[in-house]
Amino acid sequence: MNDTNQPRYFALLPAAGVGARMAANGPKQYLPVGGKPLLRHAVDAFRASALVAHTYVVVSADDGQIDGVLPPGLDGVTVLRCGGATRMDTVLNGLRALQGQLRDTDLVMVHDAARPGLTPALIEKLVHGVGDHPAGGLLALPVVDTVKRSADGVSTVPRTGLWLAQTPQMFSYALLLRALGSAPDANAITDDASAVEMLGLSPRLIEGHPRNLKVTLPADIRIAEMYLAADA
Ligand SMILES: Nc1ccn([C@@H]2O[C@H](COP(=O)(O)OP(=O)(O)OP(=O)(O)O)[C@@H](O)[C@H]2O)c(=O)n1
Ligand SMILES: C[C@](O)(CO)[C@H](O)COP(=O)(O)O
Repeated sequence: MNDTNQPRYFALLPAAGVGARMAANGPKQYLPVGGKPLLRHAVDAFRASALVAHTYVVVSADDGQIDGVLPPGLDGVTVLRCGGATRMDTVLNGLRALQGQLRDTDLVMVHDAARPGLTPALIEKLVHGVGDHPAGGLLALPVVDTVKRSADGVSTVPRTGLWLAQTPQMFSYALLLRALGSAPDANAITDDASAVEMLGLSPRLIEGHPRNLKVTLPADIRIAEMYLAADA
């Protein structure tokens, strides 16, 4: 088997959000968390993984802070300035920018810039757990609480079979490009796997870890810092 038959793994980090729910004075990916900008933690996890060939970070065209966080020329990292209006648009724009550079069979791990607790061990767990499953897969956590639905009154939703999606979410380049490119509504698609599911495919769920939480609300910063401090 020659080199072209070996799977190649790439990371793609959407980092063009505004952090509305964080309500900070600027995009949350630049907030200091555990001693460095939020975005830098996930980038460093991919840089530290021997499996990952290269990491792409997608920011807004008018982002004025990224050079201070990921200096041009940083080993193993390329910044793409083509973020979109939604997370899905940002990922799709990034994938399209890589046309001609990535092969159809390359495996792309899409990871939120806002999840600082990722580790090389979790990356490895995802890669080995998904293996060569054609529909790819993602880290996720089984739901452990009782789930309520509030619509017309309150009811309890059986939690059997329910999982909370995390990232990274890993698919072949060709599949992810096709799935996101044909997805009907960018606002309705909150993760990459749902676009793949709309093609009738079932991505594999690999159990992640609570430390891989998404920093969404102000209180999440303290929780993320607790996990990061435990590593130090
Ligand atoms: N137009 C967008 C929206 C989101 N993201 C990225 O998608 C990830 C997960 O999204 P989320 O937590 O929703 O981030 P924000 O969109 O920034 O937050 P909010 O929804 O509270 O505005 C983040 O890394 C965020 O930067 C992106 O690249 N482009
Ligand atoms: C991709 C994601 O982090 C998986 O949980 C999530 O779907 C992002 O969605 P959000 O609605 O922007 O938090």
